[in-house]
Amino acid sequence: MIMQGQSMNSQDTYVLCRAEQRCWTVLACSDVLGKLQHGQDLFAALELELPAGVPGEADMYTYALGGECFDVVLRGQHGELKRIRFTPTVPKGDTSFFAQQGLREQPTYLALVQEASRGDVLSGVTIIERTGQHAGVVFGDMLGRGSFGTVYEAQWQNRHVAVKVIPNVAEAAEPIEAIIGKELRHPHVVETYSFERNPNKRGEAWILLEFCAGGSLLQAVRQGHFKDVSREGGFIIERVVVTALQIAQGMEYLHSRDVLHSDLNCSNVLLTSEGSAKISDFGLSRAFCGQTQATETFGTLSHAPPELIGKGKLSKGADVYAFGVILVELTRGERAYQGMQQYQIMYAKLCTDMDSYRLSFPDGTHESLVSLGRACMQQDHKLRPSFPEVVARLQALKNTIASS
Ligand SMILES: Nc1ncnc2c1ncn2[C@@H]1O[C@H](COP(=O)(O)OP(=O)(O)OP(=O)(O)O)[C@@H](O)[C@H]1O
Repeated sequence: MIMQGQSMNSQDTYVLCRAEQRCWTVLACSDVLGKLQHGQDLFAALELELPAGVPGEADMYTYALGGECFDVVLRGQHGELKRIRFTPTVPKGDTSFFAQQGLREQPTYLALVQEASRGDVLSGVTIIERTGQHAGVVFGDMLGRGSFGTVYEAQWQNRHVAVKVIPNVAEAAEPIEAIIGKELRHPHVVETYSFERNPNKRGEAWILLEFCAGGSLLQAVRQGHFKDVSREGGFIIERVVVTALQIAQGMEYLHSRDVLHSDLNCSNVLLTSEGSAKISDFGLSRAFCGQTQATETFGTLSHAPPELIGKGKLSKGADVYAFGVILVELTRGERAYQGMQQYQIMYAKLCTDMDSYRLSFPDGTHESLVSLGRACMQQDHKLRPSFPEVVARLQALKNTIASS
């Protein structure tokens, strides 16, 4: 157990660290590389900053091995013990990595680690926060990885938040900050609380978001949330219309604030614990393309309209098209163009005379929903409805269903 006043060199030093979704137990610490035993599955370099008065030397090193390097804060029964720069990706048995990383000296302390079960508490040292001191963010479990980074559950200012950790934000920072600066708030849009740069890791940025406990709409679709199990190929129209209306209302708001989503699809719609839909990741893919103009290089192919694929043209109509694809996915209970190759999807979108390739609704779908979906997915973007029109049509359909 690490306690204040105890040397870090002892062989019975135990610390539980949590890195992403894994737990790591430090089995032993050693002050020289030669003492390492390489029988363990994993080991990591630790650099320890010893508390004042503790015998031994401690220097502060800054290095990243394998790209992933972060600080952890150890807390014992008597409060914070120390901060550790933790590097979980040292190659097994390879002691040349320090030189390869351009380090002038070897770290003072090394530790053997092996995976432990989540929640293990060893010798009264519970712990761990991942780089958690900056901006008062206390990191929890990893929720998943997306195209732009890794998302963690976290606590921030007494709020339950999600933190999107972007390893290399580069030029995307400016457009992201511009969107955040608009202070967008709507019941069907995920609120962005803050944008922070990690002072301990160059280029890394964190986007602090409202936490949505219900997972993504894609997960709900795959889990059959909209399916009517009593009918082959059937779906629950009330659920589809309610969710579609919420998405359309969120999009109406974003467009009214001149924010294009550019990558609207079911994985970018999140659900609250009550199942209410919230739009997420708006403007992000565009920010990462470093574009103020339209470009064909972002978005999700299945949800991209023909003019974006063909001419790289982006507009509010492109988001409306993506919404039409979502309507198909909600009613069919699966991803659009499931099982098709990218070139087949492009062909289906660009060939106006190939009706058999078109996305279609299940037989028996309410005519108003079919006509709305088709209108949204018109080839000519100028003929597509705007989101205020989509909202009005869905509201009317909702009322019709409720009264029938
Ligand atoms: N605000 C949030 N609240 C709760 N979970 C979230 C939040 N934002 C993202 N997640 C979850 O974190 C994971 C990664 O999300 P992320 O947005 O980075 O990628 P994605 O949308 O799944 O994929 P892509 O970035 O390719 O569109 C997903 O499982 C997502 O549901």
